[in-house]
Amino acid sequence: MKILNVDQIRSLDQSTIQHEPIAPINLMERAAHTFVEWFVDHFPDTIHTKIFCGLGNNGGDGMAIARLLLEHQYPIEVYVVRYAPRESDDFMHNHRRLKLLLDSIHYIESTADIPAIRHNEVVIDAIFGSGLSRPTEGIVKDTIQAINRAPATVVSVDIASGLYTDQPNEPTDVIIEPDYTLTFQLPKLALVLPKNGPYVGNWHILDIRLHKRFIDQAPTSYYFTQPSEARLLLRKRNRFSNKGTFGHALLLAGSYGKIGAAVLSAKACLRAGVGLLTVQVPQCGYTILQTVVPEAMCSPDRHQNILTGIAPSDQAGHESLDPSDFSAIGIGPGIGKAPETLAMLKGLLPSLKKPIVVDADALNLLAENRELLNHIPPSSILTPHPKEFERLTKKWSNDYQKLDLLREFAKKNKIVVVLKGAFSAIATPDGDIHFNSTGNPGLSTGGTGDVLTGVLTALLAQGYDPVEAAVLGVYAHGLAGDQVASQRGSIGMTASDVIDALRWE
Ligand SMILES: NC(=O)C1=CN([C@@H]2O[C@H](COP(=O)(O)OP(=O)(O)OC[C@H]3O[C@@H](n4cnc5c(N)ncnc54)[C@H](OP(=O)(O)O)[C@@H]3O)[C@@H](O)[C@H]2O)[C@H](O)CC1
Ligand SMILES: [K+]
Repeated sequence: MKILNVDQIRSLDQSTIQHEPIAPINLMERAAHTFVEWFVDHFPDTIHTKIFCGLGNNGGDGMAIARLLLEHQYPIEVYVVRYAPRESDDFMHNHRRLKLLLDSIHYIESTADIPAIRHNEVVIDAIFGSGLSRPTEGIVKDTIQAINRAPATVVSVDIASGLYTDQPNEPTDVIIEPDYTLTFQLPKLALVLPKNGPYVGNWHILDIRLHKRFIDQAPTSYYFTQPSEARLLLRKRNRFSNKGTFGHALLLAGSYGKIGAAVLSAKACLRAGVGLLTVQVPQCGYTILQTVVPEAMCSPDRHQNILTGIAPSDQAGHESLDPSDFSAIGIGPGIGKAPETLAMLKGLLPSLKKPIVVDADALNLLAENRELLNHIPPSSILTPHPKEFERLTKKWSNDYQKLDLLREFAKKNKIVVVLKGAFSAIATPDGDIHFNSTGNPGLSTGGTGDVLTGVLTALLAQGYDPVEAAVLGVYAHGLAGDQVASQRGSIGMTASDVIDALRWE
């Protein structure tokens, strides 16, 4: 699903009005209806609801919502924040209609007009939507602060009032802090950025049937992965397949005290459908791996405690591993940053031809030896969390700058970068960014990154295109986390739970 910018959303509105065709006021009515449908599903019709409206079309939505909630017999109060002398046409229209039904509409011109808001009430925030053009000030700011101080549940229409749709806010900006945001038709960039968490709450998309062809043709570099899109990426399996069909992956993982990382990656790799798996671990991990992941072959490093090279020691009596024998390689979980491990990376990278997965300490080694980035095979997948990404690039001052850095880094190095976090951002070598839609805070626990590395390595090994592997793998990993959260809650979720919950259907 595309994420469009404010100008495109405005044009989309116009295009819908022209091509459907539909009168603007009816489009507003449709938006209000979809909002109310959601609202009725979530709040009983006994709940006291205060609707705060601005004077533009977001306020117009609020007026229409108020009328529809009245029809559903909700006890409502409507407050218009009079911050300017002008109102939009559609606001005025809905204002007139509401006045015919409601004895009194309240107007907020000074702080004395701001009502007390109780905990067992719901506030609908329809002050500003995508038309926000400057920071909130004066009576709007006072009203927003009062709403934020109140213990009520807050639902924002389209976007929280005061939050820009696609540009950074200043830290001093006063913005509604909603529990829910119900946004129309398409996700907005502001809704997926970590710093905006307090100004977004749980957000949902309301389909108001805007002009589909316009959306299909609109250029964008931002996407939000919908369940149906992820499912389409999943390849069907041929009944006449054998384990060779699904590739042979190699994982280079683990060091003394961190063999668990190798185990988690290996198990996840198998659960993500790889045909064959070899794991190279330091010798201290050999027995562990052979015991707890019997499905994997284990190649012991010549070193007892760290990884030093892809060929195992002759004394161990194993054949040398040839990187070109593997359909995909994943490097990094738990490997540490020993000089010998760095030397292994330096020796290995230039010899690789196929895309690999690079995670954890392998990323930190890259950050400390940036010339190695030149040897990462094109279309490889790097999976940094924000701190690792900062080490690879530089500090950013806001989430929008971070996205620019991410895009540039992926393009310059011709790689796929999965920036992990809520709504993980996947940057492609072409400069697109796909935001993931699954996952929850329970995934912020040790080992889930190792699981992701295993999953991505398995998908590469099965021949998935690297961008598709990243989008699908990150989606499935988050979905597994959501599955665990729905069964046993997100607190106490472990990486092993996530592996068990991986599903490919
Ligand atoms: N696109 C859709 O899918 C639909 C959207 N709808 C709703 O419409 C709003 C957008 O409405 P719009 O009238 O464009 O903008 P707002 O209601 O957000 O803002 C109204 C005007 O307020 C002025 N403004 C902006 N920032 C401030 C501020 N900080 N202080 C005071 N005034 C401000 C601004 O006018 P200026 O000329 O002064 O810049 C705004 O125009 C969208 O979010 C949806 O809720 C439709 O109802 C359905 C389809
Ligand atoms: K709003």
